[in-house]
Amino acid sequence: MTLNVALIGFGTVGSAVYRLIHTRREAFKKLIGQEIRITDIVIKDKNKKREIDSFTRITTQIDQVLSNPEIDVVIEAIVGVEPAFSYLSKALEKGLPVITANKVLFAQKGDLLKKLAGKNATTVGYEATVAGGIPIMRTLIDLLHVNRISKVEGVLNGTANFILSDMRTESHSFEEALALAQSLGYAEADPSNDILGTDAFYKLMILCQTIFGQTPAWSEVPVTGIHSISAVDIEVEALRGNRYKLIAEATLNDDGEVEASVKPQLIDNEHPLYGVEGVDNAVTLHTDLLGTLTLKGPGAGGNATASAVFSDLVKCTEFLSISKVKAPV
Ligand SMILES: NC(=O)C1=CN([C@@H]2O[C@H](COP(=O)(O)OP(=O)(O)OC[C@H]3O[C@@H](n4cnc5c(N)ncnc54)[C@H](OP(=O)(O)O)[C@@H]3O)[C@@H](O)[C@H]2O)C=CC1
Ligand SMILES: N[C@@H](CC=O)C(=O)O
Repeated sequence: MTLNVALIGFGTVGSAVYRLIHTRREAFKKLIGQEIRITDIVIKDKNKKREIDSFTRITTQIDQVLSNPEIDVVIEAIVGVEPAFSYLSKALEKGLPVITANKVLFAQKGDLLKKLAGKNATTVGYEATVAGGIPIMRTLIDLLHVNRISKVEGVLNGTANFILSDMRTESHSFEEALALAQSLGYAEADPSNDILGTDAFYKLMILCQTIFGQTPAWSEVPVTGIHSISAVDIEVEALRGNRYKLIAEATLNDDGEVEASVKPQLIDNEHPLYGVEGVDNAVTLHTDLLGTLTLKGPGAGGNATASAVFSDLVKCTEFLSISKVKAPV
């Protein structure tokens, strides 16, 4: 039996997912008991050169792909709300499980996608939308069975953290550090969201929705990026033992409302996020039973994100086998 996957997007994330599936094919077969095949890849520019097997169709036509009855799962890694939302809605309406790495989409339309999935007896995976390779979503789902979480805080943007670390440790300029983050596949094609704090904001909103079942009014959340921190600020503070970190945090207040912010903070070595360096992200959860729990790891880049996408794919195969067993004969 083969699990047929349609992949939307073949940039940093899409191509890393493709490579991961190829290079670990045998291991995956043992793990999930099925061959995995990427049958179709949907892209924007048909003229770009790509290294893809001859049996994989490359197309700009989503409808052609979704009309193939052999497709089992759709993985999406493109940028922005549209056309991603329309593509995934169509897939869900056909009862196909979908997996997305697209946080801009998921922060804005995640609830709608989840409802659509429920209505069509299927599922949506979004592990890769927050904190890259850190398995934060599945950890949260497990924790929330029994714990109450009152606060979440973290470093949620790999590019911003990489730039701040690189400027401090390598004495690179902001522009040099950003160019490096782009060449390593950490920054978005348009890096404004990374630098202005918007990317961390979207991830924080996904966390709030998952943890608290609500988000604050978006327009009331103060969001400040790292653009106003100079090389001199970083150097002077480093000599004092302090580091700048772009910290996103959200707290459930006594009135049951969520208060959130994204802003650079100057922290010393007593702070739990002080040691989060380079492309790493970290998420600290304040819980009633466990106390404080921090997860830390690579927050951006092809391999880290492909790892998160793949964990959703494995979950998806579990879902598919259960739903097949349960399906009426
Ligand atoms: N890079 C990272 O570390 C991480 C990224 N993400 C998210 O994953 C998603 C993909 O990121 P990334 O791979 O870095 O982005 P890239 O810019 O590297 O790649 C984007 C891909 O999307 C394709 N694309 C764009 N528009 C369309 C369209 N209308 N129809 C079909 N395909 C389209 C592009 O096609 P073409 O090749 O033809 O130009 C390209 O293959 C984004 O939402 C990003 O926020 C999430 C976690 C980490
Ligand atoms: N550009 C993002 C990629 C992952 O979400 C980041 O740097 O964190």
